[in-house]
Amino acid sequence: MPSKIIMATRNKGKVTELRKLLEEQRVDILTLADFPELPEVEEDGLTFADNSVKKAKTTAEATGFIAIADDSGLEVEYLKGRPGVHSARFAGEPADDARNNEKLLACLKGVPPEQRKARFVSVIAIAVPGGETYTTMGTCEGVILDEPRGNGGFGYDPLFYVPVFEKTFAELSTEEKNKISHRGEALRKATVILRRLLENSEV
Ligand SMILES: O=c1[nH]c(=O)c2ncn([C@@H]3O[C@H](COP(=O)(O)OP(=O)(O)OP(=O)(O)O)[C@@H](O)[C@H]3O)c2[nH]1
Ligand SMILES: [Mg+2]
Repeated sequence: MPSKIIMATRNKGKVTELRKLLEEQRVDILTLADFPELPEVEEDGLTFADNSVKKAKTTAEATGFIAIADDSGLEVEYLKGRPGVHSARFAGEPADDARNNEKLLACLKGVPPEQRKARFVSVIAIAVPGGETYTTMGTCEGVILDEPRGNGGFGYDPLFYVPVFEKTFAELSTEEKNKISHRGEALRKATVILRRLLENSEV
């Protein structure tokens, strides 16, 4: 049984969620924080899948480990799917959650609740060094509030309200968020593939 895989991300919020989801797999998990010398991958794809595959493949080839990447974002109906693949840098460079949330609220100022529907999307890519790349997807439906609620999570979590739970993502624990989130859904599907790869790999 191989011992190590790498998460191709620099986002600490994602690392916390992904580690929790992979807790039961008997595998050591490295992240890009363990490889500070690796350059940033430019996320210039038009889709979540393009970017996710690029991050996973680049990291697998650079490190020699099976790599898992997540590319994700928020699609707001009223904004015709924006910020979408540009969610991390919605308010410009450098990426900043607080400024992104302020911009989102400004874009939706005065828009009534029934027109504030949104969904999170996550595409997970698993890349085998010198081999195949696999992708899975997850989504989660919600509504954008007109002010933040809760202190957990990251990104737009305090504004993303899930009606069935009557809570924002930022009011849920990591376990609760993982049960219903876009990333949880995508990674549960990816885990089936990962287990098979790990059983057949020497890495
Ligand atoms: O409130 C949120 N709860 C979530 O669960 C969530 N998932 C994604 N996002 C947003 O979408 C961007 C992804 O962009 P992204 O996939 O390029 O990730 P990133 O640049 O942060 O890290 P990396 O994995 O690329 O290193 C993030 O920065 C966030 O703004 C989320 N916001
Ligand atoms: Mg990114």
